[in-house]
Amino acid sequence: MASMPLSVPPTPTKILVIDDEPALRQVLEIAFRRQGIEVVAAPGVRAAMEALQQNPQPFPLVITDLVMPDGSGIEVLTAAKQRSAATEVIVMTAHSSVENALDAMKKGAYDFVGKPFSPAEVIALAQKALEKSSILLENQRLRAQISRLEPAENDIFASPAMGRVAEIVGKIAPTRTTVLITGESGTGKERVARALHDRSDRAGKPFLVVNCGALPEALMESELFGHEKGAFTGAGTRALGLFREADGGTVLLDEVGELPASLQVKLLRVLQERKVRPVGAAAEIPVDVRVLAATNRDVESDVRENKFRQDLYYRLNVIRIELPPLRDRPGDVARLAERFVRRFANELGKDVRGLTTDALRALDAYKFPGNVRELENMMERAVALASGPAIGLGDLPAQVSGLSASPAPFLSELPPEGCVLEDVLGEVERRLILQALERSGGVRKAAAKLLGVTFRSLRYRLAKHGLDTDTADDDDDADGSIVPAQPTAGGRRESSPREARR
Ligand SMILES: Nc1ncnc2c1ncn2[C@@H]1O[C@H](COP(=O)(O)OP(=O)(O)OP(=O)(O)O)[C@@H](O)[C@H]1O
Repeated sequence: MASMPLSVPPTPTKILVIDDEPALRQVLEIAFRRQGIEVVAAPGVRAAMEALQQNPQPFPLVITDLVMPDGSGIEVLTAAKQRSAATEVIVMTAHSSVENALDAMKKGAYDFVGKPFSPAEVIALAQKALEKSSILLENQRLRAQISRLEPAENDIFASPAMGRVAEIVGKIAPTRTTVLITGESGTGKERVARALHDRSDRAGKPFLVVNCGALPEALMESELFGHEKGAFTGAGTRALGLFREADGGTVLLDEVGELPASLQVKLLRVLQERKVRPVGAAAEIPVDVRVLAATNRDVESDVRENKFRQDLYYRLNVIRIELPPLRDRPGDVARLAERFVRRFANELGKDVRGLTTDALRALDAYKFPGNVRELENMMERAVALASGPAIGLGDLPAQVSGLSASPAPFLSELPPEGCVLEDVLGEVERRLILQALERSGGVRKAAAKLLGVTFRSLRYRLAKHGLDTDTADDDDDADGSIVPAQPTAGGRRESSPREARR
């Protein structure tokens, strides 16, 4: 693994001062610089709006005149608060416009100062506003930390293999380091990216995901970097693009291996310079975005075959998180399955509380080519189908349970196209028999009793559904040691799902 820069150098406090009088701007600039506070000075509303948009971090404090030739300080106040609720705004006003100042207070200004004022007065007020802003920021950070304790987050890292992933996530989440997350489809790459974002001080900011292979090259460029009005046919309005929309937050470039070559160069520039150039724009615009990338491709071989730029690969691969496939995460399948069952039971309003041992064993033996996503979908279906308090073998798909595929769907309502009644009833019978066998621990006499049929009748029905055991097993009925057979779709018996699949 590459070395990881774990700390970000502290940046000096930077505030925005807006006034159309150059002398006043200069006085404040000098006074604040003496306090170690950097000032971005703007002569009017338009310049202020640009500064608010383009500064990589939101300003903790904005000091603005109220009445300016090109607009009102209230517009600046609204835009600043929209960018970050932690930005405090002080308005400067002539005595004649105190009413306006009170209006600004109602709209969220921290305080106002009447002109003329002494720089010391403004600085004293600014210090208090900056303190409040830093408390608000700290609150945002704490809220992000609390959200990390939510169970949905914790369960990502249940198995030992994922414990190692958790350790890396914990270490690098608070940094700005670029991370490449690799793993088969459905292993949880996006979830890990989300955890990195949620555990950083960017948590209150956007987390945006783009699938790099989803759009044609020209559209993808504008999707990522934005465009100016009229930059190309159809560009009726200006678009910020993903990087600027996520300003202050995190961008996940999903399927980064699919990014067209021309855009790979542009992405490299974003990573190196932290600037984007929208399509049709003359100048580059600074952005403050943490870049995470994910792929299920073998990027190293793409680099060797010159399909992926080596320099970009190095930039993205500063830290690498490799997610193991679900089949290599012992313990996770059961834990995740139980968790999904509880979740879907809740969502679907069903009284299903867990899985039978047989069902868990079958899940454990299955290879899950679609990883966690496949397990999640499987559990949703199983909960929807389940008629008892636990998910049994019969509720799992045939490829997992080893039981023959259903000849007919389970129906509770007649579909518009009609149905074959015999088949539907047969399916209901098959499921009830499997459940009875499960509940009776495989003892057929007890299962027959549960179903209100004779042993002979049950044996006939087992044979009909291809669920019969060897005749030799019949002798064992009395001591209850028979395990339901696991026939294949063709009715052949297999020893057990685990053996059959390993
Ligand atoms: N540890 C986990 N706990 C709960 N749900 C999970 C976990 N890991 C993944 N999932 C769920 O599995 C599904 C797939 O996860 P995700 O989209 O993160 O995978 P991915 O690797 O990004 O997939 P792809 O490569 O196809 O984009 C999601 O619905 C996600 O919520």
